[in-house]
Amino acid sequence: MLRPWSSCSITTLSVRHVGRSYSLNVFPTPVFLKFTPSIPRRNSTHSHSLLPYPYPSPVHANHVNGPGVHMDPFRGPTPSDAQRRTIYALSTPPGKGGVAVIRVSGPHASKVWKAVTRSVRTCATNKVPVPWVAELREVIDPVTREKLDVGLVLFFKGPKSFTTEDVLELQVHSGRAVLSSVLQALSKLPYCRPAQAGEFTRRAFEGGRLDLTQVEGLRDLIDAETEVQRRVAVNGASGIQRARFDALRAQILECLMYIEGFIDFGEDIDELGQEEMFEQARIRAQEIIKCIHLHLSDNRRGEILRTGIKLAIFGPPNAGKSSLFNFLAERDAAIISPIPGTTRDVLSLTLDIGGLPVVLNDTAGIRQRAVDVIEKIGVERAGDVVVASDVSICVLSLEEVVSRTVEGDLQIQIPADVINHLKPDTIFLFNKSDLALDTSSGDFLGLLKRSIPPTVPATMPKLWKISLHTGVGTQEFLDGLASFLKERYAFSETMSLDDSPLVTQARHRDYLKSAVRHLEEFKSFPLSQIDIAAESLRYAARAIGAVSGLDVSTEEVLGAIFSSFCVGK
Ligand SMILES: Nc1nc2c(ncn2[C@@H]2O[C@H](COP(=O)(O)OP(=O)(O)OP(=O)(O)O)[C@@H](O)[C@H]2O)c(=O)[nH]1
Repeated sequence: MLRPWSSCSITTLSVRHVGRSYSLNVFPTPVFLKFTPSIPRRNSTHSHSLLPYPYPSPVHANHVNGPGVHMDPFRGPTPSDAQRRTIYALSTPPGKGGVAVIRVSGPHASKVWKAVTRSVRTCATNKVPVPWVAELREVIDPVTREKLDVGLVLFFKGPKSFTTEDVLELQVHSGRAVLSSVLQALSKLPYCRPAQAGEFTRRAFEGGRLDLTQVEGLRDLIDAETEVQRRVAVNGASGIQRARFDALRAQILECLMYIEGFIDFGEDIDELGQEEMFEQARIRAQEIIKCIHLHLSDNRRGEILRTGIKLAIFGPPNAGKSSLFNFLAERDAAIISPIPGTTRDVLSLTLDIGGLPVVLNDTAGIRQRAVDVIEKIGVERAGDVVVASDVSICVLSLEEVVSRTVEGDLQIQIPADVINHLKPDTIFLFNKSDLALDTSSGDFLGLLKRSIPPTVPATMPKLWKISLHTGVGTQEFLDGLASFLKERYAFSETMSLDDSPLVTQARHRDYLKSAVRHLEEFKSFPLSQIDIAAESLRYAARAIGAVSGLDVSTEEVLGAIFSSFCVGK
């Protein structure tokens, strides 16, 4: 059924096919195609499909649009077999070891198998590889026929392989000479070339094996150094994160379907009823906005857990900052000396504290009167590090800052330069308790709070008293710091899926914000402009889809993601 939609330039086509209803809104301009990317345009170069019901899986795959030409619905044509070279790279770390894996992927992988491997028993090379069966074979030079090594050889027939192409894995001994001879042998094959960073994963993405959240998850899994990083990355790599984004997108599409149905049949309803129905859709959109805001207001938890919590150690010179840095690092990473102003630059290292990744920064002692220009720069850098940190620890020497008044009461005097760098949740570490007068009696926390001017936002200071020399109080501090971080970043050893962060990349955050903008836009349209309002919903769905890689066509975005991989992945 084709009928014109009176108030706008959309023609609505209602179709029933194999028991399913489709509402096809056709824009009479080529811009229409730009507006309607949310549904894969299967086997068609001029599709008008806006909203098939039920909504098809967003998992994209190459669709053959003619002999040898693969058409990705969102990225246009991908190279055919003839255009695509077979790539190879070492997939395990270089160096001495039991086994190294050299991976080959592309249309000529079976040719490579024939060229560089032969039977251990018969030395025959003219067999066809049996897919998914490990076979012990000689690895040879394709030109000289010299035996280079003996190893397990595995052939994966595409599309049942990581890249969805034919893949060959050569498991050889991991030694510098073996690896270089095998890689050199592969370079002699004219149909092969070395892989670029992330190229195997990129081919897996282009083949529809992985979406972008899985690609990012895979990269993070390889880079994961702590338990929490592994958990967050596994959610991404296994597709759990994508499913959560898909669920969000499905909610928007549901709202869009409601509006589409309304556009189709709404004219039979009186104006009051129409207003009421549109209001229902606005309420739905508001619920989705609320849900997205919940994810956006997570203090960048996912990004921080993924990249590491930036922890700054700051304070006056000679307080024991570098001593703390070394204590946490469990090695002599920084120079320690009794000379104030020893640390000049920012020192960084990555640590695991209670399963959480922490990027620890030691900084120059903050003082107004720096002895020279280099120390002055160091102090400026210290300030910048504190500002950019997620958590900051102010180290003070108890001996220096605590004294008694003439009345005999304890008093704390924090240097003014340091006070300027305090944040609402700064952690105070009072060091050198072995040298200081007894501070155990009385309300030390209350005393600390009173010593901070009311203009400074250190509303909830946490404090520990320790001696990095004698070790007194250090274990309590370590345990306390770990619990503080776990609580703050909502991490527990039994973290459930619902507790794990949805947004793990700045890219995800941008797309979610964009979806919110379009949903707000949708809500702002009056009933008379319902067709334009529907457009905003489509944009919102499109923004969420872009997180998984639907409709991400810019080489810039893809290049940035894949280039952060190592060669061989
Ligand atoms: N008695 C005592 N001395 C300590 C303690 N912690 C550190 N020190 C000493 O204090 C001096 C300064 O320590 P650092 O760790 O270099 O201090 P810092 O804050 O990094 O100093 P700057 O580099 O000047 O900013 C060194 O001689 C340390 O051995 C402690 O708990 N007790």
